[in-house]
Amino acid sequence: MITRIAAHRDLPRSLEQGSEGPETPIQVVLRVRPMSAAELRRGQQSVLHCSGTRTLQVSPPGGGPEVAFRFGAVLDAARTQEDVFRACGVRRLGELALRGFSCTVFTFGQTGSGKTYTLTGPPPQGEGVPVPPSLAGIMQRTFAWLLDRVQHLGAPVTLRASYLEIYNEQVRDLLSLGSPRPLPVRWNKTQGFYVERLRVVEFRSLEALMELLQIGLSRRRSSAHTLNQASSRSHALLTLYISHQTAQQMPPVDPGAPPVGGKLCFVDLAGSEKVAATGSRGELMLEANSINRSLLALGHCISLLLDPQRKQSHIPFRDSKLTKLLADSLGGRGVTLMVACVSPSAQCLPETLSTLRYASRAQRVTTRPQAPKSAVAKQPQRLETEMLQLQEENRRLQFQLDQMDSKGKKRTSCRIAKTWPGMSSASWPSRSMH
Ligand SMILES: Nc1ncnc2c1ncn2[C@@H]1O[C@H](COP(=O)(O)OP(=O)(O)OP(=O)(O)O)[C@@H](O)[C@H]1O
Repeated sequence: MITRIAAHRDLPRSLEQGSEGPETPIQVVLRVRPMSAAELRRGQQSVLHCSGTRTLQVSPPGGGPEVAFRFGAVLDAARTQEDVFRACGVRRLGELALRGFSCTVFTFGQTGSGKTYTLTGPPPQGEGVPVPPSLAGIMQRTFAWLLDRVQHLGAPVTLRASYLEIYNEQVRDLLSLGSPRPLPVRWNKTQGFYVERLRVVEFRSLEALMELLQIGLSRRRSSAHTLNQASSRSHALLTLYISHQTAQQMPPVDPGAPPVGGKLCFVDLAGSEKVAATGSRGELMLEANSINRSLLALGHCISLLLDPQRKQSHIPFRDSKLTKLLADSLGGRGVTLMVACVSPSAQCLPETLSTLRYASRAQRVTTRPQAPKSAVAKQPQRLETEMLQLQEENRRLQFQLDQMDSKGKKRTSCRIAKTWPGMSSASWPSRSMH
């Protein structure tokens, strides 16, 4: 059985307390992928063992001392995509985004550790060969949940999406109408850093959103190297913007800036790589250097955020496009979840330890979540708090029911499959826990 992380469970109530929210740590979930066929062929040993639901034990080959790391949740190689989605508590983030908060889910780990698989599932195995719904990633599952949730909200909501990649330190619009041109990153007081002239597309159905995802995935740069046949060569950010039509929205301060309102951003970071291990040469090596540099800048910001002497204004977010665009998620007013991905193989141990240390540091970083001052945020607080508490209670009961009642999973699959045509209820992932 796995536990859901306490991910922001008490946030709604605590966020009601003031104009600026309480300090909230970045939540970290760790996912260990299964051994790959190549690793098994080479007879590589697994050096990672999950102990309980929150601790990962690392046993170095040759009998060195064991090291343990503790995270919000630790998911071993047997966990399904649905287990991961549930354990991450992404629905909770979705609820906060619906209330105007800015929420981010980002994956982190070395190349080939399963970041893209976790967010969007595996690539299709061939032209016209659909990926089984049971392998859909966190993003597709969140999309299905969000569209269903909005449909039952009873209040008109406008949903929009943007999708960009940072490739060799240039921002490219993955949804641009023509061929993508580099876009500038700007800053203003209300929105912080944002990408100017980024195409933001309104969508009204799950199918339309899935199409935008497919367009972006097909345009994102990827290449093959020794450790991954389909390695992402860029950081990709898909953002969902949620605005309540009844609320009096603040117009964007700068023309060309993204809409104001709730946000849910999914960030698939490119993986750190040792070029000696991946065999990258030429263009691949330039890409790898750019990826490593931006991840280093991110790690530097995380380390400085942990220094209590350091004032927020001194964090060098301006050092890379990635840190600019993640500034609010890491040190600002956002609510953030990091999914750290690792390989169990002994050969990857140095990179795995580096990911584990990076993730351990990240979970000590805190933000101060705050919804923008819109009419939504000014609605009568008591009623809204009560409604959220009831919804949370409802979800908790539903979760318990799912575990107790084996029929529950069939019922739920049917409901979700209806919102995602092309997915039969039989093929929709099981919701049972292991
Ligand atoms: N949990 C998993 N179960 C089964 N296969 C997985 C899992 N995680 C990853 N894989 C497989 O491992 C390979 C590498 O995964 P993926 O491309 O997601 O890695 P990545 O961390 O995004 O790499 P990169 O940083 O190079 O883009 C893929 O073939 C993927 O299908």
